[in-house]
Amino acid sequence: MEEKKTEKSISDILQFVAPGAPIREGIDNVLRAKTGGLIVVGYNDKVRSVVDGGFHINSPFSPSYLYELAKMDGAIILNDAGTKILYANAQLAPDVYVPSTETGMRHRTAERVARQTNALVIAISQRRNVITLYQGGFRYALKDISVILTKANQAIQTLEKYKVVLDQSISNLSVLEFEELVTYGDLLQVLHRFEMVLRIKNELLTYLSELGTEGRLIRLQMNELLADIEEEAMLIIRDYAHNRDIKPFEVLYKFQELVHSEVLDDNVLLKLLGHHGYVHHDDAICPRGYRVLNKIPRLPIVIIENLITEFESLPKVCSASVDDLDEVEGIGEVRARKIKEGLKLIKEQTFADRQL
Ligand SMILES: Nc1ncnc2c1ncn2[C@@H]1O[C@H](COP(=O)(O)OP(=O)(O)OP(=O)(O)O)[C@@H](O)[C@H]1O
Repeated sequence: MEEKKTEKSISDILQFVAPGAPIREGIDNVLRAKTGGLIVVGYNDKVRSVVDGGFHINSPFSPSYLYELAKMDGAIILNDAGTKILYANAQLAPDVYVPSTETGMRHRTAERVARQTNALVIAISQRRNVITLYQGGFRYALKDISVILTKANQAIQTLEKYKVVLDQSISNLSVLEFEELVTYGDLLQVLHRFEMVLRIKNELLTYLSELGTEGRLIRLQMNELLADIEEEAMLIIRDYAHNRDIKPFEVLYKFQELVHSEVLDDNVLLKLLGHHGYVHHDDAICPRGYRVLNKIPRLPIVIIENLITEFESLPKVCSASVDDLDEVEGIGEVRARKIKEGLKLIKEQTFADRQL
């Protein structure tokens, strides 16, 4: 059974042995040659205590050296970064009381050494055509690249669908913002859709770690799909956070962290935005206007901040006259007119999009 480990470490490990990495080329050669192999990455005191004999090689890592050395019995020991081959033909003698669920000697040894030393241990099976990674209590059998590619492609398609749904709910939010009809329920719906998109993104990132260079195209597709979502999320956070001191970066970071570990309920999402206490879904909430004002071309963020300091909310900015806008620091008559026109155009566009 595979034990849990934090996602980050898993993806680090997967990247370390992903296609495109020299170590993967070496492992694949060993796999094809059917000699089998046992590789320990890292040579610290704990590893030293389980190593018995072997040849001190101390040469730079190369896939073909690994392949040649794997023809010998015993384990190959690399440095932490996997850039040097330190020992070959080493006998490993881990504590036999360290539990192992494996049956063959190579895999039992690999699992025990990993548990005992916390080093990454890679077992390449001679007979079964599998590569198994161990570190601490974590065990992972690398999957065939074509299987991961299929999964990643499915995840991209799912991501596309969820992105469409998210975009739809963001444009609905815009309409409601101009109509002054946003409720907590509407805001939560948008946040949950962000959550879904981030969830699929996380899943994709795990596949991409394992795919290495084979996942380049999928990574491009993912980046393009998600290009503007972080900015959009931060503008929504700025618009609806309980107060303006809340840092959108921090909220977004926490949001992404939480998406890793749990399904988020409404209260968690509202708390992230600094809203404590009971709110009803149908209660009204008013945006400050960061997101809409950000759509006006060439309007610097300092001016947006000044507008929000002065008027506090989007509806009030919208209903301000050119003269009112002109009063705001940094805004002259020309810019005041541009803001008025800009808001009018965005409103028309928003309503026109709704008709589609
Ligand atoms: N303690 C150890 N230290 C170093 N190498 C070991 C150790 N135990 C086993 N090996 C290596 O593993 C090889 C194969 O062992 P065995 O067939 O029992 O393993 P296995 O887990 O069934 O793996 P495979 O699927 O490759 O057959 C040995 O010839 C030896 O090179």
